[in-house]
Amino acid sequence: MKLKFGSVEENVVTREEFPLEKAREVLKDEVIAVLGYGVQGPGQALNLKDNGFNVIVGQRKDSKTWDKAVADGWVPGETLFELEEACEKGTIIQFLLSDAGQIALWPMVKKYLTPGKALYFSHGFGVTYKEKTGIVPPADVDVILVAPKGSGTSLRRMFVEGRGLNSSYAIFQDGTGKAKDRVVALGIGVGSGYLFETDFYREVTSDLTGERGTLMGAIQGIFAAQYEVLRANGHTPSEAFNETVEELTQSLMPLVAENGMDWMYANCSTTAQRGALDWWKPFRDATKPVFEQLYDSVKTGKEAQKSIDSNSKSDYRVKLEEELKELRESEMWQAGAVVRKLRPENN
Ligand SMILES: NC(=O)C1=CN([C@@H]2O[C@H](COP(=O)(O)OP(=O)(O)OC[C@H]3O[C@@H](n4cnc5c(N)ncnc54)[C@H](O)[C@@H]3O)[C@@H](O)[C@H]2O)C=CC1
Ligand SMILES: CC(=O)[C@](C)(O)C(=O)O
Ligand SMILES: [Mg+2]
Ligand SMILES: [Mg+2]
Repeated sequence: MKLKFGSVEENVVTREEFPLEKAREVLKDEVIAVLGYGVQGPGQALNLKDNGFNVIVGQRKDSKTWDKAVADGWVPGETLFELEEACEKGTIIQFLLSDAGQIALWPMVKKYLTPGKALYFSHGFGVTYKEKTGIVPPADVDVILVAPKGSGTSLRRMFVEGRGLNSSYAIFQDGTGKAKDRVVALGIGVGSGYLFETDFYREVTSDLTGERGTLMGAIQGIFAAQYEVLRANGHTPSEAFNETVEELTQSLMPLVAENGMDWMYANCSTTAQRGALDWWKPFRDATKPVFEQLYDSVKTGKEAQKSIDSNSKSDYRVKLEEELKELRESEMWQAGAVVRKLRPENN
């Protein structure tokens, strides 16, 4: 259906319009091969299975995630295979390796993309940056995208709770004439609450911006800046953490999620509202140049190149873990660990 977002009309598909029964009908003869069992792999594969689709998992043997797949109920030789065998068996190949891993495995995957199959991504990365990735699919397959707008962990949790994460969907290439039905059926099948239409380029550029920006990068930056100022002015770690992070995640963000920013403001004191209404614009103005720099770095392909370069190294996991450890061991997040333990529900 067409829906107005502010003054702009967009295409959206809901579960009411495209019910699960219809999705099952569309995909009844397909074997969905989910390649990779990292973060998106488990979420999407388990949701598809629980929704009654014919799904198999392809994963490197002798890896921790192979063992995780077995623990999740996938059976070696029946529903769990080496990557190549899964590619052979699948009629729809869900390419859910890391974006760098997709480059390494592409020559193998390509061999099994025989006419009529579908190649499915959860990110516009590989196809959009084809000069860097070498991912150029053959013309007689469907090339489609369902990108859950959140962690695979949340996709699974929300499905189990009977909720649904929103996803974007796109068709890069309709090789069979069935791409639209296939992509929407898969979107509903993996547990999306609703699907909004995009294209591969807009998906990857908005996604890379969002995760580097307010969703992950900017938020940590702004937390750190406020925490440091509070600490430098004599506030204790617990006070600084509570006024920077804990109150936001526990009390205020749920109100924003429920009914928007003005609703959260309206549920705070008039003193807080006065200050927040005065200060949000200076914060916008101070950070906007950084967001412009970020978008430019995404648009010119610099961000993609950086992530390919670092994530293609054999020790990338070790290096990432070192950087995560540094965050974890910073005073702010050490204070956070103590504060989280104090929550009555964690006792
Ligand atoms: N992490 C998330 O929640 C989200 C991820 N996406 C997209 O979904 C796709 C999958 O991402 P994640 O689940 O985060 O991936 P991941 O980083 O967890 O890796 C997935 C799997 O790829 C395998 N792998 C990596 N390199 C390999 C190689 N060279 N050879 C064989 N296997 C290899 C790993 O063993 C792992 O099982 C990506 O395109 C990502 O951008 C989209 C939305 C959210
Ligand atoms: C979870 C998600 O949607 C991200 C942040 O874009 C990602 O993991 O790449
Ligand atoms: Mg994303
Ligand atoms: Mg992303």
